[in-house]
Amino acid sequence: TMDYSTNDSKSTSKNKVVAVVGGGLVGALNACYFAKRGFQVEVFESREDIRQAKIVKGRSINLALSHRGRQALKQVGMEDTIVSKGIPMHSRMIHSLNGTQSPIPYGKKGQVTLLMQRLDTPHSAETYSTTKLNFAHKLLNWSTETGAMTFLRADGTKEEIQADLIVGCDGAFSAIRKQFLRQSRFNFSQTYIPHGYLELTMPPINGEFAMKPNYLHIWPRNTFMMIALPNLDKTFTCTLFMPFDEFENVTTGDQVIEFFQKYFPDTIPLIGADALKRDYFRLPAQAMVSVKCSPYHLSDKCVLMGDAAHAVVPFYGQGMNAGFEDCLVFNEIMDQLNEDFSAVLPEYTRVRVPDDHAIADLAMYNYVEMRSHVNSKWFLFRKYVDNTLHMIMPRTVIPLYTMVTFTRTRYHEAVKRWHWQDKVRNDIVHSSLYKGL
Ligand SMILES: Cc1cc2nc3c(=O)[nH]c(=O)nc-3n(C[C@H](O)[C@H](O)[C@H](O)COP(=O)(O)OP(=O)(O)OC[C@H]3O[C@@H](n4cnc5c(N)ncnc54)[C@H](O)[C@@H]3O)c2cc1C
Ligand SMILES: NC(=O)C1=CN([C@@H]2O[C@H](COP(=O)(O)OP(=O)(O)OC[C@H]3O[C@@H](n4cnc5c(N)ncnc54)[C@H](OP(=O)(O)O)[C@@H]3O)[C@@H](O)[C@H]2O)C=CC1
Ligand SMILES: Nc1ccccc1C(=O)C[C@H](N)C(=O)O
Repeated sequence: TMDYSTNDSKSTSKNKVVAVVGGGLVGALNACYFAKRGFQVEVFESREDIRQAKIVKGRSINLALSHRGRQALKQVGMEDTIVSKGIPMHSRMIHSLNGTQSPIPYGKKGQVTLLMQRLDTPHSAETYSTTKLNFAHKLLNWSTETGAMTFLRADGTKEEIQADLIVGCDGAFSAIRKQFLRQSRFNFSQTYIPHGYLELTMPPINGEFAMKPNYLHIWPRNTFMMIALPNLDKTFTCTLFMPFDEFENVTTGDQVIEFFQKYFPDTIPLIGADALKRDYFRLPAQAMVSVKCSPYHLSDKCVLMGDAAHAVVPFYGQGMNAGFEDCLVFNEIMDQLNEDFSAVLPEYTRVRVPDDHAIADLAMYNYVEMRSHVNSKWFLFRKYVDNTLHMIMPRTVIPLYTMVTFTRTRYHEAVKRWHWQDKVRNDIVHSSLYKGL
């Protein structure tokens, strides 16, 4: 047994050990935050070090990074390296059935979301000498009484480890979270939506992007949609989101072509009919889950962050951003409460739960906006009115998308304001219509 914990309440961060379980996006960033504060950090990641791995598994390589994520990276000096490699996206590009394309800007000039590649993140934490990365360490179980964690190593042996604080960043199916389920008054819900997703690649044409690169391309077909996001290698990753029932109706190469002919005809020459027939069946459609829980902490011993605390459906492009903001909010509370875990952890739950639950709901809503509302003239008109009001009264009226993507307005406050603004705007529109009659 390796006992890293100090069991000494007076000890400072200098000799306290924080175990970060999960070396994904959020775990790696968290390791940097704790190391920067002077803690000894041990990261445990179930996968092997991808620098040594022969086959690198993983999906959805491109992720939309927006203001919240950038602010969190900035605090530990990681923003610039990532931003310099990102592709800015300033608008949606709507592809209608007849092939016309119409852009819808996300915000004002200069307000962009950056597309970054899913990083081989854990290594960013290695710049701190106080951080140790333990790859091929899969958490099997841990004890809420003693705090002892049991890890399975690649050679099949087990290792038991203790630390002063356990930070669960082990993703949507968190093993750390399993122990929370047995606690009294722990709330938990998990919902699979009836839609799945499938990824396809659109190659470059003569070494150039096949479509305009600085857009998030959408083919909104009301009950389902396809989107395309640009990659650094000039390919696009196209993602088809659709009910599983519909996926089951397409079982042969010819049916794939027929389906694309009917709904996304402009993409067939760009993806290539042969590639389409082949790649469509490469992987089965993947499920999407939304997980909400509360509280995020267990006494002064353990805290959940990132997807482990709140897996959201991907439609707002905020999952990683919310997880990064978790690290930033935790850090702000550590400043306020002098790193006293017994005060910091409950405060983190109090502050963060309403916001993460709000973005989970907004992410569900944005699917309907992307696949259906963007086809509606009434929606486009309302958006136009909101943008105009925002120009006239920039502080009073702020479009929802702007609050979520380009500010750090707390997610739950953004929702509240959105409902209020909706009402005010509808009142204005209706009374002007009335006056006009
Ligand atoms: C299709 C899709 C598109 C998305 N697009 C976006 C986007 O554009 N923008 C955005 O902000 N978000 C996006 N997201 C969400 C984003 O991927 C997640 O929110 C983000 O990966 C969460 O990071 P995390 O570190 O919490 O979890 P993960 O990235 O899942 O990392 C968890 C880590 O823990 C490790 N682990 C798991 N179990 C154990 C164990 N028992 N022991 C030890 N280690 C373990 C895993 O190997 C993994 O490395 C998207 C998600 C999907 C599915
Ligand atoms: N919100 C969502 O709908 C989704 C979110 N994501 C997020 O993106 C992250 C990265 O994606 P990716 O690299 O593709 O991760 P994976 O889907 O490959 O999952 C990572 C690990 O989670 C475990 N796992 C996967 N599916 C399940 C399941 N249904 N039930 C229990 N455990 C499961 C597996 O552990 P084991 O080795 O023990 O089997 C797997 O190794 C995910 O971890 C998640 O946080 C990913 C997909 C959907
Ligand atoms: N990254 C994503 C992955 C999957 C689905 C959507 C996104 C988005 O970013 C959507 C964007 N926020 C939009 O509203 O147009």
